[in-house]
Amino acid sequence: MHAFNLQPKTLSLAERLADLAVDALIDEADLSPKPALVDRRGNGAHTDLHLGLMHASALSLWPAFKAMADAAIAFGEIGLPLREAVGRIGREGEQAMLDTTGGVNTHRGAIWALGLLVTAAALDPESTAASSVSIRAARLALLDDRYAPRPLSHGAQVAQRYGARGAREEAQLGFPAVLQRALPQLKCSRAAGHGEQNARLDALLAIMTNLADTCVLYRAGEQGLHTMQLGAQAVLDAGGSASLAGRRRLHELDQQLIALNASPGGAADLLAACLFIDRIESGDGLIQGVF
Ligand SMILES: CC(C)(COP(=O)(O)OP(=O)(O)OC[C@H]1O[C@@H](n2cnc3c(N)ncnc32)[C@H](O[C@H]2O[C@H](COP(=O)(O)OP(=O)(O)OP(=O)(O)O)[C@@H](O)[C@H]2O)[C@@H]1O)[C@@H](O)C(=O)NCCC(=O)NCCS
Ligand SMILES: Nc1ncnc2[nH]cnc12
Repeated sequence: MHAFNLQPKTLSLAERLADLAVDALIDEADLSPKPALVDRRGNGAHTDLHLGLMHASALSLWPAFKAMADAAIAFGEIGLPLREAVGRIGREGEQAMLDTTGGVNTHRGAIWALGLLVTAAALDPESTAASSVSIRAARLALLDDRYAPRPLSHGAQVAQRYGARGAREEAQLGFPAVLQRALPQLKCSRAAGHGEQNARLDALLAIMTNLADTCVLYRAGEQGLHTMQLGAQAVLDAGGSASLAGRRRLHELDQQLIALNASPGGAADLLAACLFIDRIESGDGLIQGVF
């Protein structure tokens, strides 16, 4: 008799996608040093978040991601029935997150972005190019979920105040921050031999150079957003996070954003989306599903 079953377990496509989505969230949380975000060093600009909570939140979302992938397989096509099923599962996922964190919003934007991408990947697991998956996700995001509540969220408030394009529009446009900025930067920094952690930090910075992060806007207004965008560009211009000059700029940016209480939570979610797409695009076991 064995204490553990050491036979390789064959995972379903939906289980594999849920694993990859949760892995992406945990990799994002662990990546350090991220400016003003929760990481292995500390809580950044947050008083109500810490790394253990981010991990627990990520793990609580596994059933929702699996259910979204299962829904995609069951419906088999992009349309209102799938959009509304995924919306319902997303809201249940948000509730599971809030139950786990004691009411703290850790991953609302990530549920949205990764949920759409998991669904899009499950719809056609043989078509995993970043552009194909993001277009399918965008087509889903463009459909109007009749059952979605329309609360005056932080994102909705800053959209009114500053005319900012938030998480919904980012998805409806096919995740330009990921496809046009993060993925190219990730590949470029890897190709330059900067190391995986620095390449991921550079990808996050590339997102921050341009994103209208509604989390930053809500907490620190336009001054916070400009500080984030210009500071991230300065790190990349100085040679990125693998260089000494870039690291100094990154440290300055961290201090400036914390002083402004500006947390780039939306950029962090999009880095997780980038890591997820990077994995499925590289064919990381999506079809065979064995680990
Ligand atoms: C369509 C929704 C995304 C709702 O969007 P909306 O803008 O109305 O709602 P928000 O509640 O503001 O959530 C959007 C979150 O998305 C992240 N984000 C911000 N800017 C961008 C951007 N430009 N592009 C992409 N993503 C972006 C961000 O998430 C992170 O920040 C969270 C913390 O933010 P906040 O709540 O403001 O918290 P704090 O400032 O810390 O609050 P206090 O401490 O001050 O109180 C953190 O969780 C990160 O995840 C935005 O918060 C979508 O959510 C929706 O409609 N959901 C319904 C269910 C559904 O249909 N799901 C579909 C399933 S796929
Ligand atoms: N690492 C992080 N820190 C703070 N907010 C976040 N939202 C998503 N990831 C985050």
